Amino acid sequence: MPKKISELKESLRSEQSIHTDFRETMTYGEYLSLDRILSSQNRLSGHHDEMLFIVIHQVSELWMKLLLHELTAAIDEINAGELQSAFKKLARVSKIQSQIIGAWDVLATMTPAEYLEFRGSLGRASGFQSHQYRLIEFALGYKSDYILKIYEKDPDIHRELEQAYKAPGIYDAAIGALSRGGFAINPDLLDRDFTIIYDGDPTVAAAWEEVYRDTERHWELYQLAEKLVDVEDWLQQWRFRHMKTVERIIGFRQGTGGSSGVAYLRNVLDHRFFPELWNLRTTL
Ligand code: HEM
Ligand SMILES: N[C@@H](CC(=O)c1ccccc1NC=O)C(=O)O
Repeated sequence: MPKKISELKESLRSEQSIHTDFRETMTYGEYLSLDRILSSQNRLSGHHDEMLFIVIHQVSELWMKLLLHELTAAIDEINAGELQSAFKKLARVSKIQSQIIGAWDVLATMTPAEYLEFRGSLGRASGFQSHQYRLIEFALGYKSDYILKIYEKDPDIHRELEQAYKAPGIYDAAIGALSRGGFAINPDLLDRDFTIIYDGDPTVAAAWEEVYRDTERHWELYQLAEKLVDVEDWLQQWRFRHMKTVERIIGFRQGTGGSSGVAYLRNVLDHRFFPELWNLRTTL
């Protein structure tokens, strides 16, 4: 039976008062769930430096969580034509990227001997399995199909990754913005299979060149392009620092995830997210 308005109002009032009471007594630690965060550094080896190793990964994953929050919102805003709000979010993304990169300086204080003392405890676990890192790559348009297989046994993560795998990335959104801005963009690009890695199109190259030649006329698209270059530049710097730190700590050993190690990481550096924005540096 439907409730009377007076009953509904009463239950709402008591609910609100529960919330008000909670807010009055809530502590710093409760608000931030510090009990859970600060009891999650479970060293398997008990080695002193394993604490460093765990904390560096955890802070990196937390930054990645915020980065994804900002990046996915920026993609929605580009699609909605709200470029100024997207710029603010993308500027924050780059600041976050510089923080994640700063973590390498702390990790590099660990010597090869120290790492090798507890590396065995890590088993076959590897950063290769970081699903948030893959969500970032997907949002930036780098879709590698073998990634989804890793998560076949974890339906929630698999679903989230599959959605991001099929969705247009930030460069697709930018190509849409070029088209809405009056540039003659190949229509096949606007409604394509977004699981296929974008590898360049002459109509997009011509549009960006025009944007960079007459920046005053295309000021917003020019700013969008430079924000994208910032994000790619920082991501490549992260990849580079990762590769060099790995070489510094484990040399050319194979990775725990089964890859060749440094050679694999060096190879990934060759991939470009926004090819035309880099090519025009030469052709302009
Ligand atoms: C001592 C420190 C580290 C070493 C020796 C190391 C080593 C490696 C190696 C060898 C790989 C290749 C995959 C494999 O075979 O395992 C890899 C991949 C990866 N690592 Fe690390 N790593 C370290 C720290 C980190 C940190 C701090 C992060 C931050 C979250 C991280 C994130 C990743 C990611 C995302 C990949 C996948 C890269 C890709 O496929 O492009 N790693 N790591
Ligand atoms: N792939 C690394 C192991 C490793 O770095 C790792 C292991 C468990 C959890 C996160 C890790 N970090 C990045 O790959 C290695 O081969 O030593």
